Amino acid sequence: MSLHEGAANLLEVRGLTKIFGSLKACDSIDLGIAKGEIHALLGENGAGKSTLVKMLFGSLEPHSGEILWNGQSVRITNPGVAKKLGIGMVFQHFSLFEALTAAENIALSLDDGAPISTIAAKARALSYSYGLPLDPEALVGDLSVGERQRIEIIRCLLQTPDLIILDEPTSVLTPQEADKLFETLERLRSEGKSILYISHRLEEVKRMCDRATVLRHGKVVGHCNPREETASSLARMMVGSEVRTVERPPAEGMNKAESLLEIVNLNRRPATPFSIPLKNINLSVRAGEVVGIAGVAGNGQGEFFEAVSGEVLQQDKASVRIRGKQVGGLDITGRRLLGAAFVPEERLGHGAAPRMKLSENLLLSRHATDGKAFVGTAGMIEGKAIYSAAQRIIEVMDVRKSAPDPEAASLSGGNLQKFIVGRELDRKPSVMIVNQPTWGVDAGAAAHIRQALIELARNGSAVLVISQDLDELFEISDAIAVMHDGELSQKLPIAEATYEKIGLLMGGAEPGHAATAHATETAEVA
Ligand SMILES: Nc1ncnc2c1ncn2[C@@H]1O[C@H](COP(=O)(O)OP(=O)(O)OP(=O)(O)O)[C@@H](O)[C@H]1O
Repeated sequence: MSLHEGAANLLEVRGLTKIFGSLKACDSIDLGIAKGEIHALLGENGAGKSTLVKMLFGSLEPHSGEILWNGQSVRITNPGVAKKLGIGMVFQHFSLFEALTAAENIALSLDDGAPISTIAAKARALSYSYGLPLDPEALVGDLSVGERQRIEIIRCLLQTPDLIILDEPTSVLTPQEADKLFETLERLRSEGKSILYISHRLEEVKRMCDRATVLRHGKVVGHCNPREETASSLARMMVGSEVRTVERPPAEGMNKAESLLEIVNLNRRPATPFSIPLKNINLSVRAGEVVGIAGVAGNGQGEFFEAVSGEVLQQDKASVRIRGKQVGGLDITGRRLLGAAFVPEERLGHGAAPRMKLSENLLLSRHATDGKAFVGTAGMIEGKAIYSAAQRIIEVMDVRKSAPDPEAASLSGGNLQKFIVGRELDRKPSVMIVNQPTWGVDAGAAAHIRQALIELARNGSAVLVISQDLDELFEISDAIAVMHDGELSQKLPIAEATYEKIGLLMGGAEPGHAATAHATETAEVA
């Protein structure tokens, strides 16, 4: 018997059910969370994890079932009730106002009338004491997703909850930030707090969690002690079958292939006091090649994506070249028309319009480039053609959903990401630039997306992947460059890259130092 099996449950759930249309997103779920445990909630994309925790936080009302808090039956009709009971939540999709500062956002949810300066001071002190430093005066709109998540975590901790629900907290954090978060969670556990932890990163579940409950298609399919499992046995439990491994076939003759994406002396002044200037960036991505960009969040990756995608134009037209054409002055549509495709970091609002159907989202992003495929002879939009293109993407990417053509916002996070990546892959772009391709995506679906990116490259496209997930970059890249403080290192062929070397560059080491570290490491191995 594990330590927590006999302990009193802080929260207990009996037969909890939620139905959307004809879909039972949660189907008679039983779950117990003991005091002072970190309990993992596992399941593939669309398994029902977010739906379950939204019912626990009062953002969704169950159709049936019961929730017990400290042994008492409770009705959690809204988040205010949850907070009063002592349930705090860190959401997967951010719920912060971009035009407000971190402190103002926190003040809004605390709702205790304290002056903003007091709240800012408290937030700063708490963030430093838990090793997740934040600047309360910073405008949220200027922060990276990793930094925004830190605000969400601190906002939750300021409410001193007994149960903290974290929905994929590390998917946007760097390894170092994630380590800090783990220390924070261990400290909270030692203070007697309970944590319900949703993550697709099975290694961290093994490292952190005392127990796990596994959901599949809305039902509980198993409980386990993650420490006694392997990452692949956990993945098998979630998916119900073996998870495929990603294969990166050798890129034949790539060194002689044409450079389809070139960045030449790219500079960008900071648009706001909080954004990072880009300093003389040079990079080329050849046909057939996958290049990864590693880096700690907030080192200019967002500014770089904006400049390369055309969300922000460059005065120096020659600083971005797609298939040999100088495109610095072209907007995103102009660059798409040359065969480029872009997947931004934020999927809701930026990658997809939340309240539009998947087929409408497809039309929105592709009308300029593929308009002819969707417009009939009389100039009318061909609903059927758009619908069937959306269905093709849904099928290829195995997007799980509750209706044939649902609104983007109703998809689970990972399923929406699969749709957005699939929508761009479907155009067979000659240049593909993706920022965080598998953020919040389960192990099986992440392997699917990564394999698709490699295949796109091997079929002759240039693929550039910006990611905070080093394992991902090592799995798919032919070369990795590191972004630090707005500067990009030279790209290292994957055969020469090591975690240590990349880690040092991410921390700001001079390339010479990283090379020395590599030489020392090689010597030690020899
Ligand atoms: N508001 C909604 N309307 C209709 N269907 C919904 C709604 N919210 C969720 N669903 C559906 O319920 C199912 C479960 O979704 P949920 O977000 O709970 O999955 P998840 O396990 O959290 O997935 P992920 O790991 O991708 O976040 C999915 O098929 C989803 O499309």
